Formats: sequence, structure tokens, C-alpha cells
Amino acid sequence: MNPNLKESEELASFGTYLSKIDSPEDLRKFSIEELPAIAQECRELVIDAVSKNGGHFGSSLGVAELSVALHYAYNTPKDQIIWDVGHQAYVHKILTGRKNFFYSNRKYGGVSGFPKRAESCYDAFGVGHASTSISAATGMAAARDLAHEDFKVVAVIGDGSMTGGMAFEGMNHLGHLKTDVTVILNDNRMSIDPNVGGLREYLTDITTNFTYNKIRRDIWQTLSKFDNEIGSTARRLVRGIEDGLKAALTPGSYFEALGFRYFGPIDGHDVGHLARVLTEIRGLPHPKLLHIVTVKGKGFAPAEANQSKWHAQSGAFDKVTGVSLKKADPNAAPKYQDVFGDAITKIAGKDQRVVGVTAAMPSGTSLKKLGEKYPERFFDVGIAEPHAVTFAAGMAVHGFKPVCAIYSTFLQRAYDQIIHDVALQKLNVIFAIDRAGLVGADGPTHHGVFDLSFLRMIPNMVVMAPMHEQELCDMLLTAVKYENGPVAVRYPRGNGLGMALQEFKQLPIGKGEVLRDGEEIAILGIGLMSNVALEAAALLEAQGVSPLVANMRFVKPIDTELLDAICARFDRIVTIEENTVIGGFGSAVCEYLQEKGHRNRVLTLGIPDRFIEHGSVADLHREIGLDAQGVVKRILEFAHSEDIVAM
Ligand SMILES: Cc1ncc(C[n+]2csc(CCOP(=O)(O)OP(=O)(O)O)c2C)c(N)n1
Ligand SMILES: CC(=O)[C@@H](O)[C@H](O)COP(=O)(O)O
Ligand SMILES: [Mg+2]
Repeated sequence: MNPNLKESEELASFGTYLSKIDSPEDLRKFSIEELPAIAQECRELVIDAVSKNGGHFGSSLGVAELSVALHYAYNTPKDQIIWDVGHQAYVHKILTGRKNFFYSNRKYGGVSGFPKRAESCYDAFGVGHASTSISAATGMAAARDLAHEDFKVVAVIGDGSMTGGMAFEGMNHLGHLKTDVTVILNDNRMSIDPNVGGLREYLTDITTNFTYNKIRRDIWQTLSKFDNEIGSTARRLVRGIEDGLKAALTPGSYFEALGFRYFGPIDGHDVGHLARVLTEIRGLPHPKLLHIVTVKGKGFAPAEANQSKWHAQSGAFDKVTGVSLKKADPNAAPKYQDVFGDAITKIAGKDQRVVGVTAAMPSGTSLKKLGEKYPERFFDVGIAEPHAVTFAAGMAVHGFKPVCAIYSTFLQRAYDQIIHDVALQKLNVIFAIDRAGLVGADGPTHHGVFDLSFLRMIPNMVVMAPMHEQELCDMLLTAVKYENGPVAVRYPRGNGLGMALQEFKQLPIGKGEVLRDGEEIAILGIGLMSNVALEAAALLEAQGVSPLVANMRFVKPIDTELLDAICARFDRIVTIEENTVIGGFGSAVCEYLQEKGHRNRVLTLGIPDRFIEHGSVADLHREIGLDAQGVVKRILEFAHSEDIVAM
């Protein structure tokens, strides 16, 4: 266990069983009949902790029984359990020595909201993004076989995560290797929003056995209309092929065809039965898939009733009624995601070519606003970011203006698609990149701090970032009007500044603006960091330094005219971005200065070259010196230094 982990400030009172369980070894001392009570105590602890601190919710409640059964049936930590995404692993954390730390979940210095190898030897694989578990499990099994070791590997994957391409790639390879891995498919029919796609229908068919019964009934009804020789011959024929038909439609035949033995579907809340089934199948030496059916939010009525809303909670709530205890701020500014959702819907109202594409995040990106108004122009493709981008490329070939609304961190999945399928063909795809910058409690798996770097280097791309909600709207309009290739607009998680929105206007491509004039030093901001630059400038003023502040708006193409003018007047230039300092906005400025032979001194502020942990955004900004005070401190050091800090 990570020795630096902060103990929870709140002290939990554990139930009769949990007070005696500090590891899965303790769990395995209890009888199978006692498992339901243990699962219930875990569930109650999750409800209590999340009701105080927020966090992911419904998914962990849904797998309380599965988590107990897995640690009961398998010899963890030697046996490896890989949780897909990992947002459902709270009970696993509680059972694996972290119950005393659990109230620090997702807080600065506390337990991570996802399995993390650095945190515990029970966290077999680091996760946060969907659909990785089967590939990782297959790799572990291959390593085990090569090293002639003896342990079990289990991947737990939800029906939503199963829609991701990597899950299929993993199954295809695992079926080919024919080695011992158990895949547990947790089917609750939900992604964050309702799950979509053919796989969902297939799983539903399995659980209801609908297809088989329906086809059989339809055929017999049709044939019975022919009450003659033809009819009876046909019926005899059908009886003959019925076995084949049944085999084709038997539960799990799809997985069987990929090389798995399929078991299920079984009730994922019957913990005793689950533990028995797992113990039985654990000895089978080939790939197997156990299909369990669960209810997302199980055991907490409001979460069962509104599963999307209760996927995660951002703050405290009453643990009986579910009523939010977060004081609603009537003056809170709308979130950027909602400003985006409203703006793109408005723009789509005037331009029939605009279509919206989301990879399973209609609520998170608020693209569902467009879907509600123009359902025929809205596409939820499932957790399939690479497909989303190439799908958008296909629509763009035929004249549409697809807006791919994808979180920055998840867009990393679709990098080749952006280059090969969009930029290389100069297609008019718009990337609305949400959650850019530090996202807070989700931590390093979810911070969106690489996009400026990875997009900037792609030919034909236009890359911009708004400093406030009006600029977001203006940039969206600019992107839709642009006819010369792909455009990316990246904006952050959280609330805007609260400004009243004006009519959207088109911005000149590649032009920034000076926000305040000054002397001695120039601070160039991009996105939200232009606001921090203004704040820092006000603080610097009190210290006798009066900087110019520019909001550059575009990382690509960068405003070279403005840069030339600034270089001519200011010896020292500071850049600020909420993106890695490597290859991003600051680098773009340095590259241009170098190209032109400008010899100004440049200080590049941004995310340092390391992964940033979880915590509130304010804590994280403080830690890395990206809050106004931190920026001021570093600018003063720079202003008074004689050395060249970075070029
Ligand atoms: C690549 C990627 N895209 C999107 C997400 C956001 N996301 C997190 S959980 C989730 C739904 C997962 O559904 P499922 O696997 O069925 O688990 P459940 O929440 O139903 O337990 C989504 C879309 C992600 N984590 N990773
Ligand atoms: C696990 C996961 O990937 C999502 O649930 C994510 O945590 C959502 O983030 P937001 O809260 O920013 O929508
Ligand atoms: Mg699900």
C-alpha cells in the first residue's frame, strides 16, 4: 500500500463484518452464507462516504456482490483482477485494506477514485479510460504462460465499456491464444447514459431469450397458414434445422464464436451463487466469459430510479432521500459544457450541415441539447472515440459539418484518426474538446493537458481556446464557418465567468488581442489562463511591475504579427497555458521567436513534465504554481533574473 496515503479525516464506523475485514484473506474466513451481509455493509459504506464527499456512485453499488464474490473465490492479490474504467472499484478498495482511507477518496493526497498500481498491490492495472481490461488481462496471461507461473487473471468489464473497439481487439486475440482468462461482463444496460448499439440489443436478447423465441414463433405462425402438404413438409424441414437455428441463437454464441466459453446470464446480486459459479469456472483452462446481470445503483432507490444522474455525484447528499445538500448558488455561472450545448444547438438551427457526434457522453458534453432539438442530426456512437472521429470524417466528405464533442483525455484515443482520416484529407470536422486542462478529482487519467501539443503539430489544423464563454460561442461559430479543414476548440470543465452572452461573432483566424497594455514584461495567455494572466498582472501592478497582457486565442495559426510587435517592445515574455509546457502554446511562441531570430527571453508556464495527481483544481494549481500568486512569484523571479530561462 502507498505509505503516503492520507488517512480519512472522517472516522468511519464499520459494521459487524467489515470491522473484521482488513484484507481479502480476512474475507475468505467467513462462510458463503455470510457474504450477503458483507456485501450490504460495503454498499452502506459506499453510500455513506459518497453522500459526504461525492464521487462515482451507481456502478460501485451495482457490483458490491461481484466485488465480494471475486475476492472470496480468487486468491488475490496473487490472482489479478482488472477493473475496466475502475469507477466501479470502491468496494474492491474497501475490501483490500483501504476502508480506513476511504473517506479521503478523490481528495488531494487521498485515495484515488480509480485502481492504481502505485496505491495497492491489489490494483492489478491502472485504469480510468474504458475498454482496456481485456487487452491488459490477455497480456498478463501471456506473461504468466511464458514465465510458467501460476495465477488467474480476471477482467471485469461493463456493457458500456464492451462497446469500445479495444474490447473486441482483446477478445479476438484472447480467443486466438486460447489461454486461461475470465472475462466478467457486467451487464446493467447502462453506460453513463443509456447504453447504445447492436451489442446492447444482443445482450438484451440473451437475457430475455427474445430472438430465439420470436423467430421460432414467427416461423411456426407463418407455416401454419399453409395447412397442406407444402406446410407440413416445411414444418418437418424447420424442425430439422431448429437445432442449428437454436445453436446460432443460443445465449453467448457470439462470444463462443470468438473462442470463449460463455456462462450466464446470471443474477449478479446473488453473491452466494456468484461465488460458487466463480469457484467452479476458475479452474477451466481456456478463455471464458461470465455474463452477469446487475442493476446500476442497486440498493439506493434514487440511484436505481435515475441511473444517469447517479452515475456520479459532485457533492454531499442526504443518504436516505438522495436530496442534494450542496447549497445551490443562484448566481452560479453556467458550465462551459452547457454553454457549448446551447451554442451548438443555436448554430445548428441556422446551418443544416451541422451534426453532433458523441462517444457515449451526451450528458457530460451536453451535446444531448442538440439531440433533443435535432434528433436526426445527433449521433451517440458508444464508447468509441476512434470510430466517432472517422465517422465524422465520413460525414464531412459528404458536405456535413460534424462536431465531435469529446473530452480532451478521451480524444487521445483517436489520434491517428485525427491525422489520417481528418487532417490529411483536410476535412471540415470540428473538435469540441471538453474537460481541457486539469479536471480535479478524477486525476491523472482524466486531466486534459496534452491536446494543445498533440494537435498543434498536425498540418491543416486550426487550434483555439476561449478565455470565457462568449469567446467559446464565437469560436464555435468561427469553426462552423471555416471551410478549409479541421478546427479544434478546447475548453475546460466547470463554470464560466457568468457573463451575459452577446450575438455570436466570427473571429479572424489566427488573431489574438491585447487585453491590457504595459511595460517591461508581456504575459501571453491562452484559454482560461488569459484570466490568470490578468489577475497576475493586477497583483504585479501592486509590486511595481506593469505587464502587457495578451489573449492569444489561437495556438495554431499563432498570431505572428502580434508576436512581432510584442517582441519589438518587450525583452521578457511569459506564456501561460493549462497544457504541458512541452510542445504546446509556449513552445509555439518559442519556435516562432527562434525562427525569426528574435532574442527575447521567454518564460513558459504550464503543466510540468510529470503526471498531476487528483484533488481540487485550486489545490492542483497551487501545487504547480499556476494560480495567480504562483504565477506572480515566478514572473517576479524571471523579471529580476539576468539569465535566459527558456527559449
Ligand atoms: C475511453 C473512455 N471514454 C469515455 C469514458 C467515460 N465513461 C466512464 S464510465 C462510462 C460508462 C461505462 O459504462 P459501463 O462499462 O457499462 O459501466 P457502468 O457505469 O454501467 O457500471 C463512460 C462512458 C471513459 N472512461 N473512457
Ligand atoms: C469514469 C469516467 O470516466 C467518467 O465518469 C468521468 O469521471 C466523468 O467526468 P465528469 O464528471 O467531468 O463528467
Ligand atoms: Mg453498464
